[in-house]
Amino acid sequence: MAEIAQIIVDVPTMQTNRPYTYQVPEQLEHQIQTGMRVVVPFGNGSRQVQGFVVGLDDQTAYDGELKSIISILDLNPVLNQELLTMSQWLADSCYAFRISCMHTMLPNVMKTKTHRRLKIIDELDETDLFELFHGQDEIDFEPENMPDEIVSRLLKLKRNQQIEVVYSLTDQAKSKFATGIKPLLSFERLEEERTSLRKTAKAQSELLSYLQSMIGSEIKLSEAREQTGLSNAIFSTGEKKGWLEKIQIETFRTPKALLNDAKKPIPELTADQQTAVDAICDSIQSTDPQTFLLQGVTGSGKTEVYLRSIAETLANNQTALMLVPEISLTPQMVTRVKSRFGDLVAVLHSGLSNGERYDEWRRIERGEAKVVVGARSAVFAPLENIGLIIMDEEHESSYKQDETPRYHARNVAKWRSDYYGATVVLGSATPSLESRARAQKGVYQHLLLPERINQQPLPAVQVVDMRQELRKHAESNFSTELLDEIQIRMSRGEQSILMLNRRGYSSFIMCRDCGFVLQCPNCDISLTLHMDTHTMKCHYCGHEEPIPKICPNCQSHKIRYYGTGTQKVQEELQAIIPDAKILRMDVDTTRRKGMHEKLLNSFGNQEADILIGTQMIAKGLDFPNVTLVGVLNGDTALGLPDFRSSERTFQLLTQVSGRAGRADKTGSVIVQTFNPDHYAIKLAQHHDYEHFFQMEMNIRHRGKYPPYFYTLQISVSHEEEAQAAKAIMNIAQFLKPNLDKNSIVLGPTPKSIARMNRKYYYQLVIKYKQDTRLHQLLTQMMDQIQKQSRHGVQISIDPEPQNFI
Ligand SMILES: Nc1ncnc2c1ncn2[C@@H]1O[C@H](COP(=O)(O)OP(=O)(O)OP(=O)(O)O)[C@@H](O)[C@H]1O
Ligand SMILES: [Zn+2]
Ligand SMILES: [Zn+2]
Repeated sequence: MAEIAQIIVDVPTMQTNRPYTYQVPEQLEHQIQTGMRVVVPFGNGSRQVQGFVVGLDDQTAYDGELKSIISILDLNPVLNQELLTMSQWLADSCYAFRISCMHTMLPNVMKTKTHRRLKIIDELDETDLFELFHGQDEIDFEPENMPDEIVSRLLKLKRNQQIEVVYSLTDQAKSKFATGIKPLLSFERLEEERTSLRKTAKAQSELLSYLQSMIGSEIKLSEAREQTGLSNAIFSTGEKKGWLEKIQIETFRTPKALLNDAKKPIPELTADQQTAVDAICDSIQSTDPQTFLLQGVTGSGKTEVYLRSIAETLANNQTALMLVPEISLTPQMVTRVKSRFGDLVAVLHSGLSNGERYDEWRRIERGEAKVVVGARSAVFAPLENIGLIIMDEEHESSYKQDETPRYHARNVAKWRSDYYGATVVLGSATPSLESRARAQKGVYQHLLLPERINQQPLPAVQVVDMRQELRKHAESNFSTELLDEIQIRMSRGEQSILMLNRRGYSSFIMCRDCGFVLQCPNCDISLTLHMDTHTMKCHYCGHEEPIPKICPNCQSHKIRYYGTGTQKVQEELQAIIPDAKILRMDVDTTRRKGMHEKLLNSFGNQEADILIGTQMIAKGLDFPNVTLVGVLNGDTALGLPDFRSSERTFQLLTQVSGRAGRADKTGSVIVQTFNPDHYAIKLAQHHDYEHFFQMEMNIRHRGKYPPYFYTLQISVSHEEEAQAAKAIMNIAQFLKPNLDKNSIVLGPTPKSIARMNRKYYYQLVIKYKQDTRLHQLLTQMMDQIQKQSRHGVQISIDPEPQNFI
């Protein structure tokens, strides 16, 4: 009986979220497994696409002609059953294509791309050859990025059969191989070989004993040589004589250890820590695992609670997944996990090269790594038998992917915990309102670490009103209070951390005569000055141009930098305190691989008095000698049109304040702001999370925002503004009569950055409590709009968006 396969094809439309049926070629019958990737024909003509096998069956129920799989791409499944099952849920709940979900689960290097090229098959005239093909005989075919005029010329050439579209599938996967050896004969046969050797053939005799010692295993040739002291030539002789075989063995590139692995002794738990660990361990052992919210102030020892829980999980013969916001930003955390669990730990983060990431992924897949530490996408690590999932700094918005599939790692973690019956620990000093509210309702078990390990109070926070400061003296990024405090630390040999909530040298430039601001030609936002490259850059589309010397509008020479950046702040501070040793940490100084760790190491070794940085220094750092934290601009985020701006500000200020006074010395914090009376700033000043939680809950309740309501954002884009506007109006008209009576539609409105990448963006936001038909409606709608997508309207749905701008 012929075998058939169910395949999710790499054709992004909603219809293809259902599998297509293909014939398994006769020679491959019963050799293909679910989770393998294949190449299949699709549609009419010669189009070939990649796909994932999600089911196999005998053909009984199908009659009629089926197309056949063209080739397989993998020799073993790349996705296991759990991940295959999850991809369906993920696609559904994120309004995403199932195929994109599957790709998201794989390391970059394995993502096989359907790469389309245009190839000349008959002579072109000079103009077409140079204008369209740049004088080459093949070019990339990306009609979505080509102007209509070009596409139309290409179409004509196609009609004349002068060019053709070729689909080439390039699999970039590469694991590193090394030559290895493996004995070919049995122990006795090797012994026979030895007795027949000439007396003088000592080296060969040694090789034979060595082979005898390693029967049943394989080893890298380089290692074998090291162990035996025998030369390459001897091993080659062994190969010629049929004693051994040379093979390729996969080697793993171990990512460089982060920071120096100072092995700290395992501390005795405090009473609060013990209570938390006991509760979590009970859950790990139990048949009814819980989700915990571990709310512990900064420096309360949450990490130690995680480590003990992981140890319990391993002892229970299960695996553990630990998510951190962005691992390259918290190398200290990785070091602590690695030094506790050694080689059992795999690390997945964006700082790794594709090859390193792939190696770590393979170690997990093979079951060699049982603890995975990683950022957002590590939530898809191919661990099996998961007993514990930890999410540190659970409130961080980087856990939500803001491109498709728009998943939140917390939801994926919960799905996996349901699948495996795993315990979940969400940890934070400033939990998201959503999680804290669930703890309130008893959905999560609430664990508290209200005190710092060192028995020290949380640092005193002084708020400085910058409006007053500016009246007192000329424009400066530093208040008198902050400068005084910095100098006091320097005289005591203590360290300071200064945070500027921004990046780049200065945010934009403006003409002081006519007010002209240099803007991106593609997007409606100002360009950012980058001193490292001496260019103006657009942070949205990447557009780059030289820094203007005169105003393009009025030709005035008074075109100046506005706003401020870390580099400028560093220069200003250096001028005020010439003997200060200052380190700077921002995107520019950490772009090179390993620089992040280097800077932190250097600061940790007290080679500098002051560390200036962007948000990336707010989290996780644990330096005992830091007794002062200064926030240069406490309020820049408050002005953003987003209901979470107060929550974000409170969280950031609390996190960064937590870097001060973590050991035996008392710490203090100075927050500079133009909004000293804002409740988020005042309550952060008093470390009063509970009060903030209540106030903010009231505001959310009044405004019908999460966690009282769910939110969902629908965005459309088109090159023509009128088309985008029309599309969003149609969507609003279609939805409004069909929604639950308690659901609310905000908009439609143009996005606050209405034009990006030459496209216009419109959005609407739905707030709903319970809307049983909504999901179905939206899925239907996506499906329909995609069918008509030749009009060029792009639509996306973002469940629980983290950004409304
Ligand atoms: N029981 C303990 N006894 C002694 N020291 C401890 C104990 N638990 C943790 N520590 C130490 O206290 C310091 C702070 O702990 P940790 O970094 O885990 O806090 P945290 O709650 O994760 O902080 P943050 O949220 O600010 O990152 C660390 O240096 C850690 O090694
Ligand atoms: Zn741009
Ligand atoms: Zn001007």
